[in-house]
Amino acid sequence: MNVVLKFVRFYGYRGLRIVKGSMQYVWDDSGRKYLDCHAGHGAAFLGHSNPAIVEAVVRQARELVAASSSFSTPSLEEALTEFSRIAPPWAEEIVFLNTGTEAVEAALKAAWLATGKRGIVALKNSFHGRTLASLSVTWNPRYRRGVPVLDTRFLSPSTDPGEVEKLVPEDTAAIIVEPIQGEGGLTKIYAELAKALREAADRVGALLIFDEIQTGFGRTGRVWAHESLGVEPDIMTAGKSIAGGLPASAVLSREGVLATLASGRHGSTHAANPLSMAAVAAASRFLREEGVPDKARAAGALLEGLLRDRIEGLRLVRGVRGEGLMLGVELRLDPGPVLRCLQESERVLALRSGATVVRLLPPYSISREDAEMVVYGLERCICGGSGC
Ligand SMILES: Cc1ncc(COP(=O)(O)O)c(C=O)c1O
Repeated sequence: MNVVLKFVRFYGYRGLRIVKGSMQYVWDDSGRKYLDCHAGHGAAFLGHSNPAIVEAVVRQARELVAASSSFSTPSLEEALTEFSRIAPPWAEEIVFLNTGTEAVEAALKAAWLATGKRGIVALKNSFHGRTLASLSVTWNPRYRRGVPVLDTRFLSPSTDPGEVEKLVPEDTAAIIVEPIQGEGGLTKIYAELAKALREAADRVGALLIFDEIQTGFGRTGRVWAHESLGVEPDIMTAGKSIAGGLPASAVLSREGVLATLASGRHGSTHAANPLSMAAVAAASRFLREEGVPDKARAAGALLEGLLRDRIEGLRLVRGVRGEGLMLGVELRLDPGPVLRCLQESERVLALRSGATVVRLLPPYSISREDAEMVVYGLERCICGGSGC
């Protein structure tokens, strides 16, 4: 007799069975259509079942699905060519992995090996993943409880840049930050703090890591969000949408950093597998040829403008934050009921960030009507019975 296995959900169940997706929309099993500003935690930024990605993946699936990166494959070569065209100018090395947390693990390991030091510095409210090293630099005590994480020094995102020098110890191997804190309330790191962290890293010989897993790949209106900071890191992580929704992540570094992971110092069975690499190649080409960052910037400006006009002034709203199509509405109440109302009454899927923020991570392709649907829906859901 078969056992009945109970699926353990990592995330709270949203009570919806999604059966189909097309660009910014998904459909449930009774045919109801939703505007998807959750987008699989942001993985579908290029749209659900984007035809350019689907075609590349189907073609690849017919040719070759599994091969270790001990071997060359055309899809790995193509992924390298296409990703090089959108990579930041300071990057010289790359590894591919499967998930965001794996990319952060590899980035930290490379920093330890390249510097010979142990210490790590991160920011309060950070989120970098939930495996051991990445959890160690994730701030939320609720995620860390009961797990023997590594020692991390957490600095406030509002630290005075003049204080940073004192707060970064000599034994620091890595300083890791998100350009905009995706899970921690959409707080943007300010340029002076980024510069001070860069200087502190240089002073003690640590490596600066920008985690662009959520901010990267066009979402903020630039290919990489850190372009707006005027500061270059030594290592960058990318993930979520870089394979158009399939699992793939990447770490990029200056010369000699990721090289420490070669020849058995790191590994992952599915890393750089042909199917994901075909998807990375197609997604990177699509991003560049379709001008996705520019489109995200324009759509983001429209959505943000509407949020500022209609939502920001509401009594129950503290403010609107974010950049491009990574936007948040900070409420004076728990976002849970608002998210439920959006899903059930307005057919808009969104997600939370931190304790009080409704986060919107829509695909780049959202239209003016979509933006209006989000904003009018939010207005009704926030005001609800209580009035605004
Ligand atoms: C900035 C950042 N880093 C790391 C991660 C972890 O990525 P994954 O869930 O793919 O492991 C996330 C996921 O939300 C993220 O936003």
